[in-house]
Amino acid sequence: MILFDYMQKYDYEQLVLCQDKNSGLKAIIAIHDTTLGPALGGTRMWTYDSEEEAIVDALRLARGMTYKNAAAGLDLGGGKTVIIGDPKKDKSEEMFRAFGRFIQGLNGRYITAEDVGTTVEDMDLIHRETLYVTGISPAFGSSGNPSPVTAYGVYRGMKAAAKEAFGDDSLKGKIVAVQGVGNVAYHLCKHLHEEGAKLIVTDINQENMNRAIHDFGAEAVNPDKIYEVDCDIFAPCALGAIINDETIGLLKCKVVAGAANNQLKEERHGDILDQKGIVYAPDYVINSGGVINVADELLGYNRERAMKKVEGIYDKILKVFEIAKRDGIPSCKAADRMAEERIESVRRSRSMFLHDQRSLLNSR
Ligand SMILES: NC(=O)c1ccc[n+]([C@@H]2O[C@H](COP(=O)([O-])OP(=O)(O)OC[C@H]3O[C@@H](n4cnc5c(N)ncnc54)[C@H](O)[C@@H]3O)[C@@H](O)[C@H]2O)c1
Ligand SMILES: CC(C)C[C@H](N)C(=O)O
Repeated sequence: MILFDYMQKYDYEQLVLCQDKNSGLKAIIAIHDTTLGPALGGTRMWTYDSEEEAIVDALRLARGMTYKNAAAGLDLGGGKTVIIGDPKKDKSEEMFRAFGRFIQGLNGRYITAEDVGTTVEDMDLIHRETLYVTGISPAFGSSGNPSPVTAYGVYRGMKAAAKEAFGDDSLKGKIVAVQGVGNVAYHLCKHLHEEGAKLIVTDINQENMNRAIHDFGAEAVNPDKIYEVDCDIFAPCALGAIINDETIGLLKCKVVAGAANNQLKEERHGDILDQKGIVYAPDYVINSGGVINVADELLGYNRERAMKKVEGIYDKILKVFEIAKRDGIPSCKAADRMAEERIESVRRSRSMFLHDQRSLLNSR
């Protein structure tokens, strides 16, 4: 892989490799775009097959955060970290503290939070070394685990997508097929169950699946069968790239709306969903509740204010559909347009001269 070519292609600002022999830390911080503000994005801990795979993941996820934060209306750019390692075996206090010091060294250009494989406890360790971390414990007056809030945002966005597909946003009696019932989807299922939706779930983790069956009377299917079940709404809440050439022809749903990042394997799969008449709620818009919540910490966390913004995901999703209709494009492209237009307009408005510390006027 030719790194600078790839970075130029998608206009990345910075890629940082962090190594600490003492703790075994191997982290990659990718900063995509800071036009709107400091890059905020979570830290993923995962056992990658190769260093290249880890770097590509960090870069891809960082760019996704630029779009997510822009679409969410936050004054934040996009970045992400991946730590190479097994979250079940390789974590230690010294590893997260070393990582915290690397973040501090970036002097606020990057702010972290939770992602797959990291927890509130890990963020608290990072916090011992840097202020540039969010999603830390409520004991510090912070927002804690973002997953329940992400779930609420997905629920709101799913209702908006239902309105678009069925003319009514009620989920009562709707059959929702949920792929992966982990941290986010458990709470999503709770909202859906309370509204009277019928749940079909799958997970490779039997314990998580049993919890959904027991708590919400969900029906269970094998992981490879979830795409083809008869349902109104398919909610991908596990992995990325699950809308692909193999799965897209199997879908019987009218709506795809779920928490997973990077659901479309390639952009063209968004076009195909559109051609098939399936309403797609773009992943980074519908799952932005977590980042909206942690970002509120930067203002001095206020749960009520954060939840109000998360509720607004309903209108954001409707706005995406409106742009899609206005411009005759699929919803995934409409979401990109909405995010890109915001970044560009802020870039333009910031071109006005402001006297800062490095201004020539300082020598007067
Ligand atoms: N946690 C958040 O606040 C947040 C915010 C935005 C986006 N997301 C995204 O949402 C998704 C879920 O996040 P989470 O925090 O709930 O993660 P999680 O690890 O708690 O849950 C994922 C679940 O999916 C299951 N799973 C994995 N592979 C599967 C497969 N092949 N088939 C069926 N199930 C499978 C896992 O066993 C697990 O139960 C991820 O893609 C994440 O990036 C999460
Ligand atoms: C900042 C985090 C809460 C972000 C979350 N992991 C996401 O992908 O949106």
